[in-house]
Amino acid sequence: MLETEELSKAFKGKTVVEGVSLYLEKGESVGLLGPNGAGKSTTISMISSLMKPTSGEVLLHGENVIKNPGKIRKVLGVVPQDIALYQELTAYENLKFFGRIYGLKGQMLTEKIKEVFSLVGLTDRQGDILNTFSGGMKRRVNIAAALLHDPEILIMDEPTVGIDPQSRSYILDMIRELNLQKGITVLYTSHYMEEVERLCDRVYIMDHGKIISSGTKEELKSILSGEETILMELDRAYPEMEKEFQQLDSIRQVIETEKGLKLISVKGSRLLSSLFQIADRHEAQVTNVNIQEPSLEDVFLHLTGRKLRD
Ligand SMILES: Nc1ncnc2c1ncn2[C@@H]1O[C@H](COP(=O)(O)OP(=O)(O)OP(=O)(O)O)[C@@H](O)[C@H]1O
Repeated sequence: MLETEELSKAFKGKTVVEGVSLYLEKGESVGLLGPNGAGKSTTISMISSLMKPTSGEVLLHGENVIKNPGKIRKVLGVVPQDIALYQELTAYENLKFFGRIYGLKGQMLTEKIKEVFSLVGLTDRQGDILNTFSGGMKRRVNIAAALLHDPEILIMDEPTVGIDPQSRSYILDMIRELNLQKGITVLYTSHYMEEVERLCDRVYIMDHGKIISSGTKEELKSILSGEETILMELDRAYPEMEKEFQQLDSIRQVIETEKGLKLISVKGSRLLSSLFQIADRHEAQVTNVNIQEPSLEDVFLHLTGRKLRD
């Protein structure tokens, strides 16, 4: 229903989005995953007609909407990264304001506000002044505002950044419900791969302004189907041991983590006994070992040689 063709954006001659082609089918939940600065916000600003592309097209049901943004604004609900609400007004007054911008009024507006507050779980708090809300609750009001005009597609720009884990979980469940129960198509940008794994059916991985890979989660993970991830927890860092691990043929990558090491290795290579022998030699205290299937984070690491976040 919505697609972009070779979308690009340059600021003062510097290209920050280059040749981005993506599509959304009705009812899908699609993730746009990439590190800070990858170009996700710029891409969705162009899709939602808030920014003009340098080149490329945005098509809604096959029709170019760059010159006719009214059409796309009608079907899109956009939740920006920054909270765009009036702090001195109540949550209800905020939604009334946004509803009027969408052309809603009277009974229709009252009913819509009631419905969206219930969807975001804030019915009890709608009469409270916004600056008494937590960051997570403000985010939920922001999402409610984007839902007022019954959008077919909800585009969200990292809606869980900077909020507490409980609100984050609430928001993720809520978005999944909007997608599955209400059939709203979702485009969700994030640099948290766990969120995208939990929420999205299909994923575009973006880095340095370009889509570097795309597919269903399973398709992306199959890039690493011949590999597995070994998580080795240690009591402290052992740089010499790490170097030795790196030299093993069946080890593709060694990454330091908070608790120890993450080793990407060839699947089924009887590696563990060698690892333990090396650890013994370095008198390293291995406190836990865990073998995992690859995650989207590992796919990103494999494609770029870098972690999604520092
Ligand atoms: N108005 C602008 N003028 C100049 N450069 C810009 C502008 N907007 C964005 N950029 C640059 O474009 C690049 C992509 O930024 P963008 O915000 O799209 O990335 P992002 O993937 O959404 O990252 P984040 O998660 O940090 O928002 C960055 O290097 C940013 O500095």
